[in-house]
Amino acid sequence: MPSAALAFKPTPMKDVLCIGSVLWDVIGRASAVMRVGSDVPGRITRIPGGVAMNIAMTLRRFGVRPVLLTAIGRDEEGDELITAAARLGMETGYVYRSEDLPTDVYMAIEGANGLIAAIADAHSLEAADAKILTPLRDGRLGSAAAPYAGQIALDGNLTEELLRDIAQSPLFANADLRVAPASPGKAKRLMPLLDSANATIYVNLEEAGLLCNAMFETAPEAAAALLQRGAASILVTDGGRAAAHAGASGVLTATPPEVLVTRVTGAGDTFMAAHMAAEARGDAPDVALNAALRAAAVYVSGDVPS
Ligand SMILES: Nc1ncnc2c1ncn2[C@@H]1O[C@H](COP(=O)(O)OP(=O)(O)O)[C@@H](O)[C@H]1O
Ligand SMILES: O=c1[nH]cc([C@@H]2O[C@H](COP(=O)(O)O)[C@@H](O)[C@H]2O)c(=O)[nH]1
Repeated sequence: MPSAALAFKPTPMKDVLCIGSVLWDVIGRASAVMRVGSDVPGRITRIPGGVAMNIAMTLRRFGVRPVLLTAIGRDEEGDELITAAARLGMETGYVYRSEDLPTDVYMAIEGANGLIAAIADAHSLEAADAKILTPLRDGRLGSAAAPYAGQIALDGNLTEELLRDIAQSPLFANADLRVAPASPGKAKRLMPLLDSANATIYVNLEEAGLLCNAMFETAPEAAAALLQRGAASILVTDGGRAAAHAGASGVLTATPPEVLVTRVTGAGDTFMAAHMAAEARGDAPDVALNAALRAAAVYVSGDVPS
């Protein structure tokens, strides 16, 4: 088992780099049951989204200043998104602003019967490729000689090739990488990071199964399987059922507190951000796992404003 994960010094929870998708979420919601071809009255909203942005917004609740590394167009939508991110307390000065790429968009339709369909258009992020990482190379946030040494939240919207480069790059060698998949459809993109000694991976039970090409009944079973496949530190959540953290000291399991659930969107991000904050302040693995479960339980029960 890689032992480098043990060598990490907890990073001060000041700045956390958030690398990945920052875009506009356009969400259509209707109270009717919907199916293919439905055309119903409802509400359409546009809010900042993308996995890296969602994690960044959640990290703000834990007293962190997120530093965004992403691609945003030099279009009107992009200017508005930068303004919104700055207003939310994020550092936007390192964002790659592209002259020719449009700002990315995610669009989802939700009916009374749940999510009907969604399309993630993250083509500009994919096209910008390694350009979004320039500040880690040119000395502003780090360089090959002095790589960035703090916590980095990385999302699986980047291309698998770029994620593979990140796994091998000296620019990330000293980072405390915290990785989350972008969607079940993109879960496999995380494969190149699975056995990185300095990566902690956060997945739910379904995503764990996709990474292993297997069906798991429980989070501890999934975490043990991912550990077998070389993961240095892996957290598997399973809604209201037991979550697990597999790492250097084996597989830890803990059960979320029982709460009345009023919302589930964002539960995984809250779990991840709370766990990052707990480990950054030096909590032991069992303490950090329970702190993350408590924070996520409070969130799903609706006691924390979104
Ligand atoms: N029904 C629930 N009761 C208590 N906690 C929950 C419930 N659903 C989710 N949570 C909390 O949120 C965490 C992440 O939820 P999960 O559904 O596994 O993630 P994701 O949102 O990524 O699918 C869980 O480990 C738990 O701490
Ligand atoms: O391929 C992707 N799908 C979804 C997202 C983001 O994930 C959130 C929706 O995910 P969920 O259905 O888990 O709530 C949205 O903010 C959306 O922008 C993304 O970045 N990339």
